[in-house]
Amino acid sequence: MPLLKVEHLQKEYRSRLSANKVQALKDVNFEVEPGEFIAIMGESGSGKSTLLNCLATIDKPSAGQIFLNDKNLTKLKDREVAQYRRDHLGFVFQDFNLLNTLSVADNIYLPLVLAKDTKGKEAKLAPLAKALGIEDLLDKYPYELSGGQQQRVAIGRALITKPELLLGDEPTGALDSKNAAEIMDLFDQSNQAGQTILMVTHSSLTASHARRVLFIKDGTVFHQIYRGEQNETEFLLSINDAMTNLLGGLS
Ligand SMILES: Nc1ncnc2c1ncn2[C@@H]1O[C@H](COP(=O)(O)OP(=O)(O)OP(=O)(O)O)[C@@H](O)[C@H]1O
Repeated sequence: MPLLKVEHLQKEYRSRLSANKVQALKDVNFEVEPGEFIAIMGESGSGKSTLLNCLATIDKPSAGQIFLNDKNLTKLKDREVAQYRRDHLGFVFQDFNLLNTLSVADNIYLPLVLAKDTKGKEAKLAPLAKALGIEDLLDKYPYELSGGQQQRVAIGRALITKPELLLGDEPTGALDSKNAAEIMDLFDQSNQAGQTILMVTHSSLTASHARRVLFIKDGTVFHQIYRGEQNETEFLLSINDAMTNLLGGLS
């Protein structure tokens, strides 16, 4: 059974000041199996963030359905949405979104605090901090850390609740190539440990870590490629070829 099922998803934005409508998502359909690692690519304005925000229950689709483990996210009541998001989804954003007034450990504990589930939090943090290589940073504050370190903390915060789905919006977008590579290694490790991941990225190098790439154009998924037996370098070339042929060049 798929973990995530997106059916005929549409999102229309209406401008308040004019009669203009933007059909950001037209008819998006795809499924994600448990344990998959998927990258979503497409030109600027193609609808990637809109899709991610709908999956994240931050934005409400205009039509269509999203099922996570057979729960229809588009039918959640307003008061259920925040709790559902907290309990089932993890997020990693381009700009880390850490709270500078909280220590690294407290930033990571935040989803547990919000869920009133702090019992045994130290035992949850310890293996995660070790895997992320941030054991020595737990008492520091985000503003004392480098970008790559901050993103590690953000990944810790996203994973502490063991979410069914990890959503990334340009998770390497603010990082130099060395830090980006290290962050993608962590995504790889986490995926190998069973975590399902869906991330939006402009970078074909970042996308080459995924097992499948969905290409979106004009608000619809119009092509996908699987990594199969290719190594990362071979898959990178396949992604670049697909972008050149399908999107009219690299974005
Ligand atoms: N809140 C909004 N109100 C009106 N139009 C919007 C809104 N958000 C997005 N759009 C429009 O919807 C379309 C898709 O935008 P979206 O941000 O999803 O694209 P994207 O692929 O993520 O782009 P980028 O790579 O530049 O982030 C664009 O035409 C955009 O202008």
